[in-house]
Amino acid sequence: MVTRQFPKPSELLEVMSFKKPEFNGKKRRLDSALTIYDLRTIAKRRTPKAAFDYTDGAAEGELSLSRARQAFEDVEFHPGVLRPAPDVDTSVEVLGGPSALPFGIAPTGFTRLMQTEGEIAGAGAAAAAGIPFTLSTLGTTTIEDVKAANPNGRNWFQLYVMRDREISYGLVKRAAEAGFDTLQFTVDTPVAGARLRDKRNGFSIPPQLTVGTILNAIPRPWWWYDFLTTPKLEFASLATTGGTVGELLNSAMDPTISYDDLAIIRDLWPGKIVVKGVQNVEDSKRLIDSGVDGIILSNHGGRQLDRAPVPFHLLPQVVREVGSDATVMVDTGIMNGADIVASMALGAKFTLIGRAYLYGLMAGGREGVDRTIAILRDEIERTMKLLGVSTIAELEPKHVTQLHRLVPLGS
Ligand SMILES: Cc1cc2nc3c(=O)[nH]c(=O)nc-3n(C[C@H](O)[C@H](O)[C@H](O)COP(=O)(O)O)c2cc1C
Repeated sequence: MVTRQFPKPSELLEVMSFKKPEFNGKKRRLDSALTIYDLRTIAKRRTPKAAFDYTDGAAEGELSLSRARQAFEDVEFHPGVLRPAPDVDTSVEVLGGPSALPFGIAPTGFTRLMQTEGEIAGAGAAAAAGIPFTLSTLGTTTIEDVKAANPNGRNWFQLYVMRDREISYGLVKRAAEAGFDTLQFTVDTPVAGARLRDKRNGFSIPPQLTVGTILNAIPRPWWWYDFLTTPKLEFASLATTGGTVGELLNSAMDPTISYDDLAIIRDLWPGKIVVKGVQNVEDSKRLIDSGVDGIILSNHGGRQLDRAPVPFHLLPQVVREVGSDATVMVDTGIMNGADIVASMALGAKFTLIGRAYLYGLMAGGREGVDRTIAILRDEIERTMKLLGVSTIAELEPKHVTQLHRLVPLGS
């Protein structure tokens, strides 16, 4: 039998300690996000459908992206016990310089569309966190303005080699002059992937007003206020001809780029050069043998070839074949710091985040990107402590099993 008593006022008072209310709406909103998926939910609520879908979407049936995310969820970690790791050091050296965390910000095109602060928010947040920021050829902020937002930190430039080679070479020179230390040469975009959401939404650059967009704008006045009261949304380094991003990519990109272009860029670029969008062992070996400083295993966040290999699945085999000294990096599908820990354990030297950064940006501009980085940092530190490792270098393949759902027939 439970014996009951009359509640004592002193005990009642103890449980009635109310939290101080947070009057800053943005801070309240961002603090409520505990995961990158929470930031995505906020982003979706605050951003017009066409802009959100441009960011969130991938190519065709979006299978490359969902498989890449699934592959990270299918990780099994193997912790060691009674190995105290009260403090963890998350810093790494990559491509000749430091990063306070084992990830950097991936290049994304048309970033001020997501939220007006765009690349400035990304570069500023990267500077504050001590991680590299990558500016896209299709960026909406100039090379020089990114440098001003991250004057002492590491800036990387992503290059598309375009039909008009001189435009690409001009950008390479400007990025070098501005002190960017690494060039990412993207090679997975001979033509644009079929981004069906953009087609269905009638999304074009520059954005056009239709009855649909106006109706969709009603619950999202802040985005439209920003859009209408800040400098015109346009590519900082490319002339805009109109059309969807896919149409624009197809008119600007050259489907014939080859190793010859890599050699020319290598000669023009004084810093480190990495090839982004590598998707098999053979290419990885050839590129590392040809003397590039690193490769990024990536399928462009699933935005190019659908049903492409999952970059995280390729990682162990590629590292085995090219050697553990080569700088092999990975992106696509990272939504949790534990995904980054798993990648580092399987031999990646670094990782990149695309949408995770953009969801933060859409959820709250610069502070939203800070929140993205804080969430990932927390997850990385906690996962390392739970695994019983104190430094990134201590992470090893033995800490991770990749469970496979989709296994090739006959294996
Ligand atoms: C909205 C958006 C725009 C992108 N633009 C570019 C780009 O201009 N150049 C490029 O090399 N990759 C681009 N990417 C690919 C990213 O650099 C990165 O490979 C990808 O986002 C990683 O996957 P994740 O979004 O799952 O992290 C873009 C990705 C997104 C989501």
